[in-house]
Formats: sequence, structure tokens, C-alpha cells
Amino acid sequence: MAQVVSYSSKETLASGLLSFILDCQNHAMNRHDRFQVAVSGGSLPSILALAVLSEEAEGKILWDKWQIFFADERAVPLDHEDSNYGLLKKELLDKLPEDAPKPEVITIDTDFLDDTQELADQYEQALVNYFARKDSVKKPAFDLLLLGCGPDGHTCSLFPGHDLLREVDPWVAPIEDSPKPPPKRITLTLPVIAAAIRAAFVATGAGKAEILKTIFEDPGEGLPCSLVNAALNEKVTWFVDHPAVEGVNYPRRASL
Ligand SMILES: O=C1O[C@H](COP(=O)(O)O)[C@@H](O)[C@H](O)[C@H]1O
Repeated sequence: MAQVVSYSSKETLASGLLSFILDCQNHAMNRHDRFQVAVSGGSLPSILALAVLSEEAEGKILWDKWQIFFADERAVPLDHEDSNYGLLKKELLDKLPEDAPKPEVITIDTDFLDDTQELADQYEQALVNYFARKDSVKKPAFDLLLLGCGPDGHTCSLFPGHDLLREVDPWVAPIEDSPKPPPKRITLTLPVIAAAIRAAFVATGAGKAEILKTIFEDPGEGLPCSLVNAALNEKVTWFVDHPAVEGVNYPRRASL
């Protein structure tokens, strides 16, 4: 079962998230001497920055071992205001101390913005280069997925009821009709998410309470976030604040 930890403030949530990330990082170091993380856009980069740029994190993040991928990305130039890379750069990468080692960041190839299938294929090829060779059964195992939860229960660019939820073979898939703008994107597929070593969702604010109620109390509804919970079970932890789970009957691990 997915774990949920609820915090009283963004700062305490960020501190809990940092401990989780450090645990995943240390496990990854023992596993293969690198830390392969996929990050989301939306509200995730700012809270991630709060965690990993904190005083508490000083000297503990092995940036030169991090390989940062995108759980989903919008088909826009990297300096466009809708780019998930652009957001991560603004919130986190640009704030790393100048003398600190830098993570490797694997972005989309913007030569293919006009053809989302090719854009997805190129990003999948990048994953093939960083993970084991592609094999139709074995999916890449990210050390950590850092996921967001949209107010409709979407995660990555996997939207409720969309055909993409049934993809089994591709690692990365294109979407041209995202209900949330911009419409053209690429996303990791559910089988790749299911192959992750660990995953964390971050959801904050009262605006998320209604959808979290459906995700946890009515998983049969099949919302993308519920499908991730079902696929990863105890490997996924939700970092939420109290307003996000107000009135929600969720599997309590602790409330901090
Ligand atoms: O469009 C997107 O939305 C989701 C959720 O965003 P949030 O602001 O509600 O946290 C995000 O996880 C995804 O990466 C992004 O492309």
C-alpha cells in the first residue's frame, strides 16, 4: 500500500522529502554509483528546491552523481515559460552554488518539437543510452520518480481516461491532446513508472483534497495517480500537507 505522510508546513514537508531523497540517493550509490531521477513540472520543482537547497541538505547531495530526467515534458523550446526543464532550471539548477558540482540533466531534443512521436522516440533513445539496452519486457528502473498530482488526478502527462494509460511497450509516449495546456507533450508511460525503485508524490494545498479523496477512497475509479499507487504499492510515498488531506481517509503512516 502507498505510504502517506502529512506535514503542517511546506518547510517540514521539504525536510521529510529531503530525508527520503537522501535515502534513495544512498541506495542508488550502492546499487550503481549514480542516482537516476525523473522529475515532474508544475508545483514539484519549487518544493524540491526547498528540500535540496536547504541548510540541512548542505554537503549531503552528491550532485555529480545525479542524472536528472523528465517524467514528462512539454513540446516547447527549453526557454519557453511552459517548459518543465525551464521551470526546474529557474527554481533549482540556477540556484546551485557556482562552485558546486553540477548534475547531468537530460532534456528533450528540441530539433523535433514539430513531431511529438519523434520527440518521444528521441527521448526514449536517450533513456536507452543511459539505462540497459531496450528490451520489450524490461523497463528502465529509475532510482526515484518525483511526481506531481494534478487537480484532475493526472500525473506526468497521463490524464484520466486517456488511451495513453493503456500503453504497454513504449517507454516514452507522445500526447497531442493534453486537456491541460500546452496540448503537445511527451510522458513516461505507466509500465516505466511501475518499474521504478521508489517514487514520491508531492501534493499541497486545499485545492488537492477533493481529488486525493477519490485517489485514496475510490481507487477503482482508475485515476492515473491511483494506478501509480496500485503499481508501486509500498514503493511510493505521498508527501502532503494537512490541507491537501483534510477529510481524506488515507493510509496513515505518520503526521508531522
Ligand atoms: O502539467 C503538469 O501537471 C502536473 C501536476 O502539476 P501541479 O502543479 O498540480 O503539481 C505535473 O506533475 C506535470 O509534470 C506537469 O507537466
